[in-house]
Amino acid sequence: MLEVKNVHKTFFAGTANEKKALRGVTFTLEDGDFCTVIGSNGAGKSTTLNAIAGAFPIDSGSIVIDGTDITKMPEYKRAAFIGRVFQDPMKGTAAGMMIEENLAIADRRGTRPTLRWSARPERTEYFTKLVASLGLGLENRMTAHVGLLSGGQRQALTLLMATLVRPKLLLLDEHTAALDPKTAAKVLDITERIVNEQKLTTLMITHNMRDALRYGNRLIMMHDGRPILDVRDEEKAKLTPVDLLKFFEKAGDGVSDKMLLAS
Ligand SMILES: Nc1ncnc2c1ncn2[C@@H]1O[C@H](COP(=O)(O)OP(=O)(O)OP(=O)(O)O)[C@@H](O)[C@H]1O
Repeated sequence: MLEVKNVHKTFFAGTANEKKALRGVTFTLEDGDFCTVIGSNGAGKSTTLNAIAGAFPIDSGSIVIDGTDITKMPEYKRAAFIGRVFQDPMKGTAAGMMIEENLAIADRRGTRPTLRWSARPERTEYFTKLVASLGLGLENRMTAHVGLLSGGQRQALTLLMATLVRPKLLLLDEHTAALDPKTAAKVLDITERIVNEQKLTTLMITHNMRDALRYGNRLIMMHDGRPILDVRDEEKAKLTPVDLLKFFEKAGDGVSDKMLLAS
């Protein structure tokens, strides 16, 4: 489904600030794989997701989705079939617009852009049902401006928007990191439900080792610009936080307090 082959990316090449962020990233996701991505600061996790989303041209390597080589495809075209949720709850939604307006815009993903949003009654009804399924009581606030919602509510809504038109690939870049632990757990459970229901192929970056082990059927650990561990199914299910710590130690990586506390 997703084939990332030998991707290299150096920022500020040839200058004093040169940074080799990706040094030959290779991995494959099967249809419906839910893969958590873990690694220390600067390991290249976000850069990998950004490369897949087309945020910048890569130096070499290739990215193929569903048999189509998208390596040179511009970001806006990839956005038609890649859903993304970022760490910052302010990023995925339009604060000055209503919940139902935000959903109506997301409903148009992949179609010709237009300034009008249609309030087709059957869609509005469907959006209300979807929002109710979040279990956050937002179904009674469909005409409220999104800027009034809490961070957790906004992330849950962003998830709905990213998956309203089923994406071929869902990219989650630490989308619960800015939330308090209880809200983060709730948004992760919502994430798992949406991913399982729609059988979405998903890459989810997390700094939380327990979450990396708990969610999904795949786990990739990155170090110094490339994957150093890639496990699936039973092999993943057998892993413990202690095993992950050993891999970090073997790689010579420091483990942040945040990771240790979460293990
Ligand atoms: N746009 C950019 N311009 C310059 N350097 C960048 C850019 N994006 C990332 N880098 C650098 O590339 C390296 C990898 O960064 P990346 O954000 O992918 O790491 P990460 O594994 O996601 O880390 P973290 O857990 O801290 O978010 C870092 O040294 C970072 O400073």
